[in-house]
Amino acid sequence: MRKLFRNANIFTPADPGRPLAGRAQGAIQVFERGAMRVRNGRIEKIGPEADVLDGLSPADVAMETDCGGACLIPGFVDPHTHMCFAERREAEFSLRLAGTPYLEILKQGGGILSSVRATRAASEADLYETTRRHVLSALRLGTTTVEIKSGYGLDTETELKMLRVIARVGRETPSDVVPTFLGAHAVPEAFRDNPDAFADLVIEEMLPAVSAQGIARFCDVFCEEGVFSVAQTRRILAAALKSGLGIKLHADEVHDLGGAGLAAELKAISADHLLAAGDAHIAAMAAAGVVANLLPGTAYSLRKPFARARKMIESGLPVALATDCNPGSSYTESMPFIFGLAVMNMEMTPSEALTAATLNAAYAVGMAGKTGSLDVGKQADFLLLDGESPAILAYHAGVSPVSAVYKHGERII
Ligand SMILES: N=CN[C@@H](CCC(=O)O)C(=O)O
Repeated sequence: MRKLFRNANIFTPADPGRPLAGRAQGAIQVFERGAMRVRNGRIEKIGPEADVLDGLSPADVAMETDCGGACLIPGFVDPHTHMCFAERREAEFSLRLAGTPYLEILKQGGGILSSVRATRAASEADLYETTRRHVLSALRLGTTTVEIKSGYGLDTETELKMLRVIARVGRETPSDVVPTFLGAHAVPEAFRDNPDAFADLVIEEMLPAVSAQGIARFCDVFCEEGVFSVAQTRRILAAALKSGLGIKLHADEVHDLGGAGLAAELKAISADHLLAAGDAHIAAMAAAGVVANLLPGTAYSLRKPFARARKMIESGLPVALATDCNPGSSYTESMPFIFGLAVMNMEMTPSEALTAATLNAAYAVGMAGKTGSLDVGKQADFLLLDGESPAILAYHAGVSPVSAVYKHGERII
């Protein structure tokens, strides 16, 4: 039996089978007074209401929803988060506000390393509860698919604990959860003088354990000055590829180290952050088809210049948006907030931001076959917004205009 959603203003990117780049990034389909038919949780037909209703007898429809002229968009895909962590770092936020740089705090054993201490000490049950709370909060804000990284363990036991928690949250919440192994998120204190030996441990012990258990889809590395060099990142990601994982990296977040160039060289699925990425590396990523996964919550929280989204879009690079939800450099699970930052601070149009937060984000985590746009055959993951168009997400600032969230055609919020 079918469900029918009618009397909606529908805005969605159309999926051509690859991430949308350049002008196509802002080419949104609009169906004013549109409708959508859903069968077994998947989209059966979408378009102007008259077309969707054509040939449909009332007996074929189990449930009909009049959307009251609301704006209907795909559910958000959040393609970069660290939502699995044990404790917040509010004192560190105050330190940063008072002027201590993010990487300096890490160098002194705080930042990511303080989350590592807390996450190692946390029970699996407590870690599950905290992670689940973040995922449910994101769902209320319209995120129907979320990527979550490990990376606060930095030892095999805790990395596996985090990945088990992430898998359980995927099973036990309505959200689709994409797990990423980030064993190389920082150099643990015990390896401070020998980061190469830690890279060896990631390659020789952690990666085999993670791939044997089949609990991660991607491997990520924090490629940054004072963290992992381009050479170490290349080694780890090459090993990840051999063990069957997809690859992505934290690239050029603070310094233009060459992470974006490496992403192009290795044809990573995405390169994330890119606040400091140089022009040549942007061009190389565009040529290699890497998604630029931009995280404006980090620029906001670190008080850094935003990533050059306009330059990237004009260079033909597909841009995605993510929250980077983590206890340090971007503590938000709100894609509406990220959408607002992208439009107001990164010169993206609302249509470009919509593609970035849905279809291109789905491509950045290998989920575009299932979700990210309202194409026939995809999961009916969608939102109703209290507004006339997706621009409401930037216009009505500081609140969420998401009034309903549907996953597989079921209303969950
Ligand atoms: N920069 C590295 N990793 C995270 C921050 C993690 C943290 O500070 O806890 C990020 O993507 O921003």
